Amino acid sequence: MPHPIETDTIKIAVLGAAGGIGQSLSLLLKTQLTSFSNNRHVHLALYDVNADGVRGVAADLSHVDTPITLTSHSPADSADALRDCLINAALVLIPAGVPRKPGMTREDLFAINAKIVGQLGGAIAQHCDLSRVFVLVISNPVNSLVPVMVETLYASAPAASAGVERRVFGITHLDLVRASTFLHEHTVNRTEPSYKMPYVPVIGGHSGDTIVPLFSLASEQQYIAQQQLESLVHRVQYGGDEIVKAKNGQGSATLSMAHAAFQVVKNFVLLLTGAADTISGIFYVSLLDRAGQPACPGAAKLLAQIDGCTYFAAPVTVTRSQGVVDVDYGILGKISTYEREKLLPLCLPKLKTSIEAGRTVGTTV
Ligand SMILES: NC(=O)C1=CN([C@@H]2O[C@H](COP(=O)(O)OP(=O)(O)OC[C@H]3O[C@@H](n4cnc5c(N)ncnc54)[C@H](O)[C@@H]3O)[C@@H](O)[C@H]2O)C=CC1
Ligand SMILES: O=C([O-])CC(=O)C(=O)O
Repeated sequence: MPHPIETDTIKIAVLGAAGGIGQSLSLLLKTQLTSFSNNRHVHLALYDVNADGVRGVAADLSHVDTPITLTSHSPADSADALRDCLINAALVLIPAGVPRKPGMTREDLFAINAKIVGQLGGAIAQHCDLSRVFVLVISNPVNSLVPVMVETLYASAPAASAGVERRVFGITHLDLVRASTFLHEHTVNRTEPSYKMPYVPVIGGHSGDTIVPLFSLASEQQYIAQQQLESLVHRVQYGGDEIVKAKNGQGSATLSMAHAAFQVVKNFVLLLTGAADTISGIFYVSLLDRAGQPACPGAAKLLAQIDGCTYFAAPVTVTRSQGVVDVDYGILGKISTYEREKLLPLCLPKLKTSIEAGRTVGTTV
């Protein structure tokens, strides 16, 4: 049964809610989101192809004492499950898909996860208001699946998808969380009560060399020898592998990812409730619109500095009505010579290949 959604309800759809990320993220949303919802009612619509899994998660979370309501949706329970989950959603979170096993790269997940994300994109085009919804893609490889999502929305809703690229976000925030954590671990005075966790921007993409941590722009500056800096950068770029190895076949990051996604979602909720007029953050977004023109004011200047990579994780400003309204192209003017001359040249060609793979699949959906 679809939940009766009040007009002032903020409905959040979680696609892949029975998975490792989906469960932990849904728990955070159910327990924590009331503090960010500005007295608006929040409804969580949980969807998964694992029917027992998602029914169980929804039943379990329904005993948690917060006013946030939940529904469970699975194709085994209803032919209209995806429609019922997506209809009237303001925010769609996508951790659906297969995670890595040891020895695999994120790119090895492309064939299977592109099918899943393409299918979900087709349903979003059909059931969501594309001028209103925000779509947050967590599934890997993010570098290719965001282009798959954008192209699928264009292809599935030719009349309604103008500007939709400004409402689709690849979630790379875990890279910033890792960079902050690893820099903190490296800091001598980190046990001082007044010590603040550093903010470290991370740009580019979300896989190996495409991840470009900018320790030169960290909020808490300290001397780091070049060799230590390079090992910090490497640890952020390959942090995902640490977890895949530790889990030894039982999947990849779920708890830290749920934490990272929650940080992002709570900002979007502030935007949706009107508590914030704009939000900013680093997201992997399209820099071109459907006609191949710069998608927002700073996009042309950013494209000129990144060898024409048409998707890039960069600091963006987002409004509720228009999605991405600006991208901070100036960030590349502030980075260190090492970041500009060593890290970016390794990122850009790999990112371009992944974008092209995603765009090609997305246009054939
Ligand atoms: N963006 C990022 O920083 C990160 C991304 N990930 C990615 O997130 C994805 C999910 O990871 P986990 O939650 O650990 O995997 P998981 O296997 O625990 O959960 C995935 C869930 O998706 C469901 N699913 C599969 N096909 C579906 C479909 N067509 N519709 C709806 N649900 C479907 C599965 O039944 C399962 O419950 C993976 O691709 C992983 O690589 C993981 C960590 C970080
Ligand atoms: O490494 C993986 O496959 C999962 C992921 O994206 C991450 O932990 O950053």
